[in-house]
Amino acid sequence: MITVSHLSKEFVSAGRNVRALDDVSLSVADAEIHGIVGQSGAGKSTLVRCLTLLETPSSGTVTIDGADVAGLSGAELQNARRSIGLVFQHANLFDARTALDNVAYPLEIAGVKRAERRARAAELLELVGLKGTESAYPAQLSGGQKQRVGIARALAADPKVLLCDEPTSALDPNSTAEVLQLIRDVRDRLGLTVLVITHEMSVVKTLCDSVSLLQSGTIVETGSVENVVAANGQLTRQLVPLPALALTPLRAGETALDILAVGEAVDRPFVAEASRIVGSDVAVLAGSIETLAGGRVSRLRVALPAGADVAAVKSTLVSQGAQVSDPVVSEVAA
Ligand SMILES: Nc1ncnc2c1ncn2[C@@H]1O[C@H](COP(=O)(O)OP(=O)(O)OP(=O)(O)O)[C@@H](O)[C@H]1O
Repeated sequence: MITVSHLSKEFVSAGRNVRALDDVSLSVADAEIHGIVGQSGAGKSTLVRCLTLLETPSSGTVTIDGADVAGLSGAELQNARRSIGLVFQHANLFDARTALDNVAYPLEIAGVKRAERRARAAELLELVGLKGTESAYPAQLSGGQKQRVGIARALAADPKVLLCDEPTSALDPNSTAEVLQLIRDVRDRLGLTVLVITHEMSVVKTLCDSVSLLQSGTIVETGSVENVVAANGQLTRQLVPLPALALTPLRAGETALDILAVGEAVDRPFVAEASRIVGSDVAVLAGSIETLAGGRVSRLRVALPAGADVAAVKSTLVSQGAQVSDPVVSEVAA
């Protein structure tokens, strides 16, 4: 449904070329919810602007619902824009319009008759769980309710794709949970394809089917949430973080190992097994267990005592379904 192919975008800034996107390729299937995560400056906004046709790519193509949108102009461009519903960090509602009139606004612009657009807007408010607030003004609504109105408005023109740019960054935890649930419901009911730009891993955990990590304009990890977690890369560490506690420092000669297990492997007694191999107790320094994409994932950091046969521990645990890696230096320092 959304296909980005070899997309690059270069800016010239102060006489210098800045490659904001560098050969980005991405495919999001129908009715899938895909998250794009990345640090500030990674290129997320530039990608959104290319997808919403506000920016012309330097090279590459963006295909939405089978149509290559890059070369469109005039009425075709307007139609393509209408096929993308946009949800932003702040709902940006018109303060002087009621909730109903805010939702009806895109239909007004599209020339839909008053009675018809009001009926459609009322339907959409009901869809987002706001029946009864038709005549409320934004100032009378909570942050979460305003975002729901924003989502209803994004759905007014019957888009095929919903593009959400940091949709919950300005919300409290309860409203965040409600809005994420709503985006899922809307996808389930309307079959929309959803792209979510976020810096919050909790959004990926609760909302996304698949995810890409954007770094310096390049996608460095991508796939279903299940697969990227099992790949034991940067996203795994961000999605299954070790608790933010001061890790017990290693004693002289000890070796730290990270043990990742996904699915049924979570139930295996890796620490007991490691203790058996080294012939003495293995200390757990930190650990966490998460449910992600419907399956369990565990991550343990253990300390093997001085003199332990580290290679034997690693290969045995791997043969029992764990992935074993050396701790990432930046995490150890943290
Ligand atoms: N119009 C522009 N002119 C010059 N450079 C730009 C322009 N827009 C973006 N850039 C540069 O492109 C890179 C990617 O920026 P972008 O805003 O897409 O990142 P981002 O991931 O959205 O960051 P943030 O989360 O802070 O918004 C940055 O180095 C930025 O300085």
